[in-house]
Amino acid sequence: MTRYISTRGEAPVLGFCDVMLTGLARDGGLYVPETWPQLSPETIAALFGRPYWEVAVEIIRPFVAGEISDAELGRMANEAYATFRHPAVVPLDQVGPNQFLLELFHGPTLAFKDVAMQLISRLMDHVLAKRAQRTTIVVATSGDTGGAAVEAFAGLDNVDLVVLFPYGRISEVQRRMMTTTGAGNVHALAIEGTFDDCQALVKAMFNNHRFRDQVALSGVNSINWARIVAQVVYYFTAAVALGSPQRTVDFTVPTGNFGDIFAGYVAKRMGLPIRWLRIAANVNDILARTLKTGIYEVREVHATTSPSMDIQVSSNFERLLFEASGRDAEQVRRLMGSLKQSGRFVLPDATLAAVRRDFDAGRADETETAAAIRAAWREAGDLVDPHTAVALAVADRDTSDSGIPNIVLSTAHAAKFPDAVEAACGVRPQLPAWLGGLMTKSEHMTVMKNDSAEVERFVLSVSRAAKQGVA
Ligand SMILES: Cc1ncc(COP(=O)(O)O)c(C=O)c1O
Ligand SMILES: N[C@@H](CCOP(=O)(O)O)C(=O)O
Repeated sequence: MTRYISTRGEAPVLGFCDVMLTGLARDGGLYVPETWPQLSPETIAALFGRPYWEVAVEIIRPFVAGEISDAELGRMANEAYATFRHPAVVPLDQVGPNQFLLELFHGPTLAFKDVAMQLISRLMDHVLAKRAQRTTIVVATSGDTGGAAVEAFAGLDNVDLVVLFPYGRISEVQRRMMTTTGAGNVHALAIEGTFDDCQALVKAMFNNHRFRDQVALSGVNSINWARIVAQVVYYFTAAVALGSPQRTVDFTVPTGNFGDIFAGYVAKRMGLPIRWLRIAANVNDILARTLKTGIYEVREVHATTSPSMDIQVSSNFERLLFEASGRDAEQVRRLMGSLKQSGRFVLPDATLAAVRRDFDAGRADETETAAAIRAAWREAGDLVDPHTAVALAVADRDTSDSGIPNIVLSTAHAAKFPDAVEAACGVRPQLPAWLGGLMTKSEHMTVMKNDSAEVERFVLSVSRAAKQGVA
């Protein structure tokens, strides 16, 4: 069985299923596998041309070994990726001599979050049914995670889902994906605050051990290891399609909570030849500043046309700090303590140097983002969403060895952000016909203050796990 340890070194060591149901470790840290599985070049080469769900089994197998059989994993992966509207699941498009767009938005909510969420809802349902357990999932979203979670978990018997989103700071399509489901086990909370406030509320619930046990709390943000592992798969399919393991590639990733790009780092640790993992940020550029200066410093969040990246506290950066420090949990605890106390920390030189060996970073402001949307439309007839546009703007500045293909992750469909796309290029992207009813369905949500006690009371009131005293 693969064992998982916390980045803060003070939580129980767990297996995959417990890690998935636990979400955040009990010491406030994030789980990572005790060792990184390695794939040989032959194994990587043999992924070429195989259906996406089969590749998912190959990549995820070592992380769930001893707990979920190949047959069970295969059935769930097959079902999960059958919900995608493209036969390749995540097609790769060439958009320049050496530039490729990896389209991750063909799932049910038109965002890359579906890739992981469709699989982990099945994995969780499977494990909960086997254990005769219920859980209460609380998720913080800056727009896309919430919709994907609602779509994936709506109607599941053993799960109650509470979604916290920043009131007035997401697009209408994103909001409606969370508020129109009608499922009795889904509850949308519009919090008067930012995404960082929502994420802090979720973490506070996890760190309140009495409460977390009472509601059998779980989370499906990328603090949950299961989210990361499911996202590792498309780094392999994309790179192998371009000739890996014989060929080295770069990835440019629109980044907020650092989950997606950390999945790329995991792929690299497993043996995929990646040169740069390039962080692309909007004006909320805490990570780009950190790579430049070595100082991680929280500033005020600015609302942008790429709202899903309007984030300052980038949760998964903690997983990278753990790795880059040589798995020094004491150092991670110190840095996270400093962040909590003063809103900043300074990376030790060796840790910063290790981060810089794998990662590069850039930012695009609103003007540059709009220009990238316009350029994609004029030059290639592609409508790209603002998050993808941030990454294209950053990627286009790259002047390094052009012999290495650069794969830009296209993380959302343009129609999720029609106002921003239309303002930039004059064309209004349309939702696919199968989502046609979304804009006229009635909405259900509760607006709530950024108040931990009030949110906990709400979660308790809807948690069937708490009512049944399962925990
Ligand atoms: C469309 C889109 N792009 C990029 C991101 C950033 O991804 P991550 O938070 O994994 O860094 C998000 C939010 O997660 C998103 O919804
Ligand atoms: N951008 C995200 C923020 C939460 O990220 P997650 O990957 O940790 O769930 C969103 O769209 O909600």
